[in-house]
Amino acid sequence: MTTAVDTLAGALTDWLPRQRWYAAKDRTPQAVRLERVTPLLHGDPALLHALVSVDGEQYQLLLGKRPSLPDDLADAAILDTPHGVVYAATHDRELMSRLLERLHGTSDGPVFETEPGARVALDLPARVLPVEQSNTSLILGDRYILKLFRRVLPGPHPDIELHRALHAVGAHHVARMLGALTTEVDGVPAALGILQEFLPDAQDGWTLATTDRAAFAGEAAELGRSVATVHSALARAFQPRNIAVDDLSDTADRLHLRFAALADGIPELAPHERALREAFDRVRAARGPFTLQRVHGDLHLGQVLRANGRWTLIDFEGEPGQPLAERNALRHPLQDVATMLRSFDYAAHHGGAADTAWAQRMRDAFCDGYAEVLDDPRGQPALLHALELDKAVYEVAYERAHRPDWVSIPLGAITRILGAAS
Ligand SMILES: Nc1ncnc2c1ncn2[C@@H]1O[C@H](COP(=O)(O)OP(=O)(O)O)[C@@H](O)[C@H]1O
Ligand SMILES: O=P(O)(O)O[C@H]1O[C@H](CO)[C@@H](O[C@H]2O[C@H](CO)[C@@H](O)[C@H](O)[C@H]2O)[C@H](O)[C@H]1O
Repeated sequence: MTTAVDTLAGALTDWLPRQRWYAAKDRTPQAVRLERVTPLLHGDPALLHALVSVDGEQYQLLLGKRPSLPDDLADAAILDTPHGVVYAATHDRELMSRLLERLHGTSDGPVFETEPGARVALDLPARVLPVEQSNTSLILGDRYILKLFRRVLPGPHPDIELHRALHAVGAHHVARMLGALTTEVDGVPAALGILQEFLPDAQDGWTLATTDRAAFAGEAAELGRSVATVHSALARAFQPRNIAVDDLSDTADRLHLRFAALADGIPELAPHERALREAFDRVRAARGPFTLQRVHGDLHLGQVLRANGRWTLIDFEGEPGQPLAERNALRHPLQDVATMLRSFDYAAHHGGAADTAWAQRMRDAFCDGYAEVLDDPRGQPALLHALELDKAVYEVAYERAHRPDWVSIPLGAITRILGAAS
C-alpha cells in the first residue's frame, strides 16, 4: 500500500534535482526516504522540519502545507494532494518569520541557540535570499541572515566553528555570528544553520568584478590584505592546532588522491593527467618551514562582500561536496589564495572574450596586498600553481554537475597553467 510518506518521497525524487543546492544533480535520486519529520507549526499553514535521506546522503527540508497555494507560492509546490499542497516553506514569508521563535528553546529535533552575549530578536519579518547557492539563506528584518545548510553532516561544522573562534579572537573582516541551529542525528550533533549579522548594503566581489572591471582594480589589493588578516586571525584562533612543517609531501599526496577522486569519469581531464601529477609532485621539492592551519577552504569572489568600506569574508563552510573531516583539516593558507586567483580568471571570462591581462593585474594586486601582512604568495610558485590546478580540477567536476556551459573556463585554465609551467 502506498502511504502519504511514500507519495511525498516520490514527489521529492522529481523536485530535488531541480534545486540549486541539491549536490548530486548529475544523478537522478534512486532512494529518497523521509527519516525524521518534526512538526513546527500546526494549522493552516502548517510547517514541518524534515530530514531526508537521498541515496544515503542527508538533507534538511522545511515543508509547508496549505489547502491551496497563493499565486506567489505557486512555484514552491512539491506535491498536490486532496488534503492540501506540500511546498518548499523557505519561500513562505509568513512561516519563515516564525521559524526562529519556534525553534528557540526546543529540546527535540532542530534546536536554535544564541551565542553567549548575543541578543537576538526572534520575530523579525523574513524573506528568502533570491539567489540560492549551496544552501538556502533567509534575511530576517534586514538585521540577520540565517543560512540553512542543505546537506546535514554529523560532526563539527566549519562555518560555525570558524566563525565562533574568529569572533573569540576579535577578528576583523568576518560577519558576527549570533546563533546556531543544530540537531542530533543518531546521537551525534549535526549543524543545520548559522545566524549572523546581515550587511544590508553589501555587494559581493563577483558582482563588483564583473560589473566594472576597471573599478575593481583598486579593490584587489585591499582584498589581499583582508584575506591575509583573516589568515592571521585563524592562526591565532586555532593556535594549539597549528603545525609547522618543513616539507609538503603530505600536501602533494593529498593533491594526488583528490585528483583521482575528482577526475574519475571525466574524460576531458585524462589528457592532462600526467602533467597535473607532475605539477603536484613539484610541491615535494618546495622548502619550508610551512605552517598548516585552518583556512577558509572555498574562497572565491562570491564569498567576499564589500560593505561599510571594507571586505568581509563569508561562508567558511569549505567545499560543499567534501566530507567534514577534509573541510576541517589543516591546510596551507596559500590554498585560499590559489582559489581566489582562480576566481579572477573566472571573472575575466565573464561576458565574452577573456580579459587575461586584467586577471593578471588582479592577481598581482591581490598578492601585493596579501604580502603587506603575510609572506608573498608568489614566493612559493610550485605550491601556488599546484593549488590553482587542484582547484581548477575541482571546478571542472563542479561545473559538469551544475553549469556544463562553464566547464571550458577551468579546463582552459588547466591548459594555460600547465603550458606556462613547462
Ligand atoms: N553577512 C551577510 N550580509 C549580507 N549578505 C550576506 C551575508 N552572508 C551571506 N550573504 C549573502 O548570501 C549569499 C549566500 O551566502 P553563503 O554563505 O555564500 O551561502 P552558500 O553556502 O549558499 O553559498 C552570499 O552570496 C551573499 O550575497
Ligand atoms: O559558493 P559555494 O560555496 O556554493 O561554492 C561553489 O559554487 C561556486 C559557484 O557559485 C564555485 O565557484 C566557481 O564559480 C565562481 C563564479 O560563479 C568563481 O568565482 C569561482 O572561482 C569558481 O570556483 C565554487 O567552486 C563551488 O565550491
